[in-house]
Amino acid sequence: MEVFKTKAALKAYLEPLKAAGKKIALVPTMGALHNGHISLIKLAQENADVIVCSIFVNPTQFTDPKDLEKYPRPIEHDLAMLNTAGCSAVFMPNVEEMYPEGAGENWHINLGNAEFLLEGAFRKGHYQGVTQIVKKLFDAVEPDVAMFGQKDYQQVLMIKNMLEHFKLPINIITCPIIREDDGLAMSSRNIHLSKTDRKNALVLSKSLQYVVDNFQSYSFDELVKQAKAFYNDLEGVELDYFTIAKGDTLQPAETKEEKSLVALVAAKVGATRLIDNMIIK
Ligand SMILES: Nc1ncnc2c1ncn2[C@@H]1O[C@H](COP(=O)(O)OP(=O)(O)OP(=O)(O)O)[C@@H](O)[C@H]1O
Ligand SMILES: CC(C)(CO)[C@@H](O)C(=O)[O-]
Ligand code: BAL
Repeated sequence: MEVFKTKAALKAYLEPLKAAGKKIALVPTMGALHNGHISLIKLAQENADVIVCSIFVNPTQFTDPKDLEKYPRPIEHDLAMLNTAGCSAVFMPNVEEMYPEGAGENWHINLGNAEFLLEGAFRKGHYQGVTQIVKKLFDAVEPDVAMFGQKDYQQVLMIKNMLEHFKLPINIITCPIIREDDGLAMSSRNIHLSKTDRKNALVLSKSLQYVVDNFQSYSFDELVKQAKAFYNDLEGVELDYFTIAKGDTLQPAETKEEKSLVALVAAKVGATRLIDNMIIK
């Protein structure tokens, strides 16, 4: 497995592979890898010949400086996991490499109304930062396909809108959420959960599953009310939102006949903010 820290070195590695007609996949991550990330690498291998995984903790998408500061960075462990998974190359630039003009560099694009909902409402400017770095990664790799996890459901929509904005010819593949045996969605931030937090964190997947299982039995308002009640007696758990939304716009769901519906949740469990979602249809 090759490891590159500069765009120039990565480009020199990719050029002959592209010239030989190899299909390139990009798997963007912020590191602290788990089996969710590895599932993206595996799906990438089914869709391309050369797999580039980027590891970069992007400062411009963090709205809480403490969250950025304590983001886990176990780089040796990450490289070992990627090597075992058969990843072709890792791109792990530093901040100066990605933001030569500094992280305050100008960036603003129209991502549509969904930018300001849910995660965008709780982490203002988050999706400008995400699309800013993903565009830079796309420019550095110029992949044929790029893999993203459904766990960050809204992120996938925003990236597709960014692609449309720049008319980039990249195929976005959304990968299913990989969960622990008890249902908790794998996440790099799970490492911060105390033993009690870890137990309490199950409320996210349990409340989502409840909505999926009982979708036909109650109105949306009633379902959301019942799902929110799961959080009532849990000390140390604070719900940011629980919603049933239209899958394409993230506007609140109106009718059960909608072609795509998704339940999404975000909650602070102890000091750790977690997100999760389940597609209803
Ligand atoms: N459990 C999972 N299953 C599938 N894909 C996942 C999972 N967790 C993360 N991903 C995807 O991996 C990519 C990189 O995510 P990232 O490095 O932010 O990891 P993360 O676990 O989501 O971390 P955190 O949620 O703590 O920021 C994203 O496209 C994300 O959606
Ligand atoms: C896509 C991403 C790597 C951009 O920093 C990040 O938001 C993530 O890990 O989901
Ligand atoms: N996986 C989403 C990256 C973030 O939380 O900033």
